[in-house]
Amino acid sequence: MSSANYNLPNDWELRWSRSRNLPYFYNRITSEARWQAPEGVNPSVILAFQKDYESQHQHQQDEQIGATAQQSEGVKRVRVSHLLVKHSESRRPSSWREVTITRTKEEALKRLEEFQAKIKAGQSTLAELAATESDCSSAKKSGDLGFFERGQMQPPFEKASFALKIGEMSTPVWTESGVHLILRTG
Ligand SMILES: O=C(N[C@H](Cc1nc2ccccc2[nH]1)C(=O)O)c1cc2ccccc2s1
Repeated sequence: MSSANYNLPNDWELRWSRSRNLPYFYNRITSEARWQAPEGVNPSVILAFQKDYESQHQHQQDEQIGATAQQSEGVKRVRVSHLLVKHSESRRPSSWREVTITRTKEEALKRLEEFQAKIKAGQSTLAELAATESDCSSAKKSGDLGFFERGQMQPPFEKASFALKIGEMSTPVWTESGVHLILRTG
């Protein structure tokens, strides 16, 4: 942003300090920077420069405020894929894989931890394993549940999902349906 039209003495110009969000004077020859106006300069130019700068950058400030607000009010919805292993005490101890699921909770966790180890070792992806091993009907979509907001999924599943960063996988999460591995994808 040129400060040419503030008729400053020869080598001085006005610049904007992003760190302090304030205008300052810069001498092109000596590279000196100072907050206060050089001798003979009317301090009112500072206000004129600040007004011009802010009106030219209002859209940037609006965007910045918008972005900050979005972060501060938190994530509204997330997208995850998951791999579910049911057990005999699951809310619905049946799935597309097995008409009647008889494994115990301990056996379900052991099975899920074997999948977790494969994923962490890079031998398989959660999507690949969910497609063949998950006891949720979302297996048909490689475990993808799509986007959901708070209040739509069982609380432990929601809590774990909203705590994940995109690309991050949970540790085993227990719900009434069984035990899950959750990968946040969006
Ligand atoms: O509740 C479902 N499936 C249940 C098992 C189950 N229980 C869950 C609990 C939390 C998150 C996903 C879950 N899946 C079943 O098949 O017995 C859902 C299947 C699908 C498929 C596509 C998108 C959403 C969903 S939610």
